[in-house]
Amino acid sequence: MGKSRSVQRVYSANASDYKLLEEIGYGASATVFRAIYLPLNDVVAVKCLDLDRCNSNLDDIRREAQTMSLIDHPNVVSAHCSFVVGRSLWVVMPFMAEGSCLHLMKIAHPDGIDEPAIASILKETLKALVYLHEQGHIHRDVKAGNILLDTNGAVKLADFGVSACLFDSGDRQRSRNTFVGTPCWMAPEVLQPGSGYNSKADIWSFGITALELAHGHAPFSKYPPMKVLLMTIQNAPPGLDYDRDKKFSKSFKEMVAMCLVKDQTKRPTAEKLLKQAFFKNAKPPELTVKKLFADLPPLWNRVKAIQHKDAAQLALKRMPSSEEEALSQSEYQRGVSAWNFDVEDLKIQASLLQDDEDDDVDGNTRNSVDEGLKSFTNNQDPSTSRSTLDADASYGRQINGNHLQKIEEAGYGFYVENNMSDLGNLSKNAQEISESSPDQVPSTLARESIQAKSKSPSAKDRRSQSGPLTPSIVLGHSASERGHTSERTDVETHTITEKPNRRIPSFSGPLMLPNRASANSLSAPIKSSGGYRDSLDEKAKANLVQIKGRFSVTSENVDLVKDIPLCAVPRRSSQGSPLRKSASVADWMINSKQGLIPPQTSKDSSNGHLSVSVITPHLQNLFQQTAIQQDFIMKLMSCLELPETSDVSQNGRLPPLPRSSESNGNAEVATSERERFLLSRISELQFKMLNLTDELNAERSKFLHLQQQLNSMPGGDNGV
Ligand SMILES: Nc1ncnc2c1ncn2[C@@H]1O[C@H](COP(=O)(O)OP(=O)(O)OP(=O)(O)O)[C@@H](O)[C@H]1O
Repeated sequence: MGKSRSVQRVYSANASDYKLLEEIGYGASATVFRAIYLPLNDVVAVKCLDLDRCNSNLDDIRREAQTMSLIDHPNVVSAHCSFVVGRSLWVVMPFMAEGSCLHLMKIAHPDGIDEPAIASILKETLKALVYLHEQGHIHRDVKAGNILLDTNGAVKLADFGVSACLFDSGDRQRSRNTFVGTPCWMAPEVLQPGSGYNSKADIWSFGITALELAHGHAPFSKYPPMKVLLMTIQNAPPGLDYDRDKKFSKSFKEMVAMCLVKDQTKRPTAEKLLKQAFFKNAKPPELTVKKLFADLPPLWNRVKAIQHKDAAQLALKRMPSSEEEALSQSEYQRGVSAWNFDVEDLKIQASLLQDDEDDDVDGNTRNSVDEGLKSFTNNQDPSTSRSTLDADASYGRQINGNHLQKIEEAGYGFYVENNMSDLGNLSKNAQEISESSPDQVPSTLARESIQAKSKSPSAKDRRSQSGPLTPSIVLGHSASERGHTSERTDVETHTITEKPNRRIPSFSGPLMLPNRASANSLSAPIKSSGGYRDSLDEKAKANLVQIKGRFSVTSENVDLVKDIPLCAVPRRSSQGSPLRKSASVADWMINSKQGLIPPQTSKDSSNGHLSVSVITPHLQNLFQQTAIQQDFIMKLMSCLELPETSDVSQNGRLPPLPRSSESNGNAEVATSERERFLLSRISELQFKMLNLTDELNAERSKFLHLQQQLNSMPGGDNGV
């Protein structure tokens, strides 16, 4: 394979015939150099593939190289020749002086290139695909990085055959769960193990490449490979947006939409696609493409500049996760296409990913990604339980991220404030619950606990505060207090502002503190820890001395009691409780019986005199008591509804109940006799009560009379 089939030129397989010059590109397994073929003084490109980094044996490589040498199309970069040098394979190719479309965009068109140039480039590329598919080949790596441009405006599809030959054929790839190709451009059927793919996979990649040229980057390019994989499988296909991509024609949008259909059978063939209006109207590339690289430095200098930029970006990101991301991005920028995916690994990793980026460039929202991830991981086998576990166990962590809205919408968005240590423990418990029950959604308690943790007032934890009710709403925190919250707070506030009619959260549950509608509503939340803080009247809380059910007593109440003359205070509880109780007759009766009298009364009585001013209220109360008793007796009487006659002939004995053996007639007689006896007893009692009432009235009269005498006595207030 030392000689190419080139019509006019023959290239040797001798490495010493080639002088390698500048590096003009690099990929996953190869570095490409501008070179001089010394015998002909011809500028060529030499791609040096590291066989140790390749996934195939030398026989496969040779076979594919032979196939590649048969490729002959103006839009396909063919190989002049290829040969092995040590542990490398050198592939000699025509030099494409303007490099790849990817490099061009990175250097001069970061936001994409204009539609006429796109149309020209894509049309030439599509011609290459038509040819390759006709030949029975699948390119498998269509992307901007593999579309090369020459100074005259020529467009060629590169990287066919060489990289493909270095990997197993499709069936063998799938059997090993290993894929070839950059995930951003890979068709869903290629990414899904078990589903076959064909040349239509190139059509999908072609559609992605169209978006890449239009925007300057491929859809999902900012995501790590594993996430791209899942997004490609689960999300709606990306496309040109009719609003956002106003500058592009309808025919362009339609062409992209035709390519990016998930069902490969519904995608057009390359040949059919080429007949679309978008390509019919495309101009020759020399008219549209050349201006793209006018005034740009030589290719090797551009490549060097890109390399420096990539290195600087990597250096800037020092955190491990950032490094991974930067590496991923860098790999993308370099146009690396040889990803080796372990699908099971990817599923697990993807399930751990947090979606903290904004909506992607294709209008696929984060939520849809979440849904995709969720359904994907939930449908999986052995890794499923672990993924689910992580998802559940990270429920609390989700609060820190953008799953907040989900939590809020799930009705768990509430805001309580409580003792930090308590909440910390509860949160820990919640985590334990979550981890101990990987297959279950965390219990309400766990969720609530986690939610509660988010209310921890520490600066660190405030990041995780969330929910439709912020302190400003529930607890009336000041704006300055809200300022303690970090970045999440702004989002929350914004959310709240946006959704003023958000569903009212449930306040049930063990950690639900009531909003402070009433100072009397403090029963449940009071904790010995005293962690209760809010913006309510602090004085009222400071005065809080006792909680009785729904009632609270504060020292202010006590003060009020003190203000009342002690003579008006009935008594204090034996426990010294300041609970107020209305004056009762019973109190006075007890006091009277026990001889308990107010202190000053006792003091006065020690002199052997009873002041009129002291005894008068006492007597008045006795009068009231008597009146109440009278009322009571009268009510009893009215309830009795006494019969006209009463039979007391039984001398107080209750007539015997009839025996069961007696006839019914006798039993009825006996029952009526018993009733009559009872009625007579009632009458008796009634009579006695009347007598007692009379006696009471007589007593009352005596008291009144005595009172009058006391009042009429000269110097009556000196005592009786
Ligand atoms: N004939 C060529 N003329 C000019 N530049 C070239 C040529 N061939 C390749 N390049 C440049 O080198 C880069 C890497 O080449 P290539 O894509 O073939 O390597 P690779 O290892 O197969 O990478 P990947 O597999 O990621 O595509 C290309 O993106 C392109 O910029």
